[in-house]
Amino acid sequence: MEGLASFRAVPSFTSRPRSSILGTALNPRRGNSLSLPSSSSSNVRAQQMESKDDEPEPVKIELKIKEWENSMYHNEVAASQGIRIRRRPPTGPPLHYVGPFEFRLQNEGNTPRNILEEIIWHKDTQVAQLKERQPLYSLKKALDNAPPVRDFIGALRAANSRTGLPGLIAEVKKASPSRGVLRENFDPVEIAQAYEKGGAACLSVLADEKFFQGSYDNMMAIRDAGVKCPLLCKEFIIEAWQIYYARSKGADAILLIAAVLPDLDIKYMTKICKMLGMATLVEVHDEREMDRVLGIEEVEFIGINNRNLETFEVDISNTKKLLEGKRGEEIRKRDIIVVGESGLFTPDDIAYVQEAGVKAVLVGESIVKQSDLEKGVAGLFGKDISLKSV
Ligand SMILES: O=C(O)c1ccccc1NCC(=O)[C@H](O)[C@H](O)COP(=O)(O)O
Repeated sequence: MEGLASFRAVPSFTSRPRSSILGTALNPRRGNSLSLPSSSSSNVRAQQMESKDDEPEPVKIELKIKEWENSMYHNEVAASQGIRIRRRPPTGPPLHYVGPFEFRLQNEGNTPRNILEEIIWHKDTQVAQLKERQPLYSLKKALDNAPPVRDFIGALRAANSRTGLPGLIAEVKKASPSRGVLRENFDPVEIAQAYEKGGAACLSVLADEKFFQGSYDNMMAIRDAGVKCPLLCKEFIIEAWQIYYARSKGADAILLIAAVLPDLDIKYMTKICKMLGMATLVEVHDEREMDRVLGIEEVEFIGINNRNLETFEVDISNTKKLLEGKRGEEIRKRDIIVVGESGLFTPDDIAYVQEAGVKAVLVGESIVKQSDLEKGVAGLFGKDISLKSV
C-alpha cells in the first residue's frame, strides 16, 4: 500500500538525531517478497497490508528513511484537507536528546495550539515507544489469542429496533480534559456491568491514560468479566499499529477522528478494521469533515460529535445541522448508522438527536456521574430500556 497512509512517523526518530539513522549502511536493493504464513484468515490479509516489520533489517531502515521523508509532508497534506491538527511539532519533537540529558524546548513552533493537538502529539510519542516494545509482527501473533470480534453495528441496530430509541453506546469514562474527574470511585467492570444491565447495546472504553485516566487494562478486565456488549476502544488512533493493538486487547470497534486523520488514512484504516472484522466509527464535527467522510466509500458508521474537541464547546444542534438536506439523504440512501455523541443529558436531548436522524448515541458524563448507573440509563431515556423491560 503506497501513499501517505503507509509512510508513518518513525518512532525512534523522535528522540534520536537524524544522523544516527542516515549514517547506517543501507542495502539499496529492496526485496519485495513477504514471508507470511499461508492462511485464508482475515488477519493474514491484514498482515499483508502492514508488512514492513517482517522485512530484513537494511530494508526496514530504508523504509524508515522513506517514512521520515514522507512524514515531513504529512502536515501539508492534512492542511490541504482542512485538518488543523498537526501530527507532531513542526519544528521537531518537543524532546531533544543531548547526550545523557533530554530537555524540552518551549517555543511557539512546538507548543500545541489546543488540547486535541496536545493529545495527538503525546500519542505520537507514546505509540512510538509502544511499537518499539511490541513491533507489529509480534502484535499480529497476539491476535491469535484475542477474544472473538462481536458485531458492534449489529448490536446497535438490534437495540434500535427493540426499543424504538437510539441504541446506547455507554462510555466507561473516569475523567476528561474538559470536565476533570467525573467519578471518584471508578470500577470499570462494575460500571460496564451496570450499563449492560441498564440496557446499553455497546460500551465505549477510554483507553488513553494521560488525559482521560483510562487504560487497555480496563477494556480487558471488562471483557474478561463476561460483559457481552461489544466494545469500542476509545483511543486517539493515528497509526494502523494501534488498531491491531486494540484488537489484541479485545476491542470490537475503533474510533477514527476526521479532525486528525487525512482521507487516505481513514480509508486505509477502515480497510484494516474490515479485514479484522471490526467496526470503524468515523467521527466528524463539522460540514467539511462530514463531506470528506461521505466521500469515502468504505465508511458505513459515522459519529457526529457535538463537542468541538479544540475548544470544548458543546452544542447538540450540531447533530441536526450535519444531518440536514443532501447529507442526510445520502446517509439514508447508504444506510449509514449515525451516532450522536457528547452533551446528551435528558430524554429531550435523546429525542432531539433521534428526530435529527441518529440511530445511536454515545454518552459518557451524564450517566457515569450517577450513583445508581442502571437508573442513570433509564433516566437518560425517560424509561427502562433494559432487556427485562420487554
Ligand atoms: O470529553 C472531553 O473533554 C474530550 C476532550 C478532548 C477530546 C475528546 C473528548 N471527549 C471524547 C468524547 O467525545 C466524549 O467522551 C464522548 O462523546 C462522550 O461525551 P459526554 O457524554 O459529553 O461525556
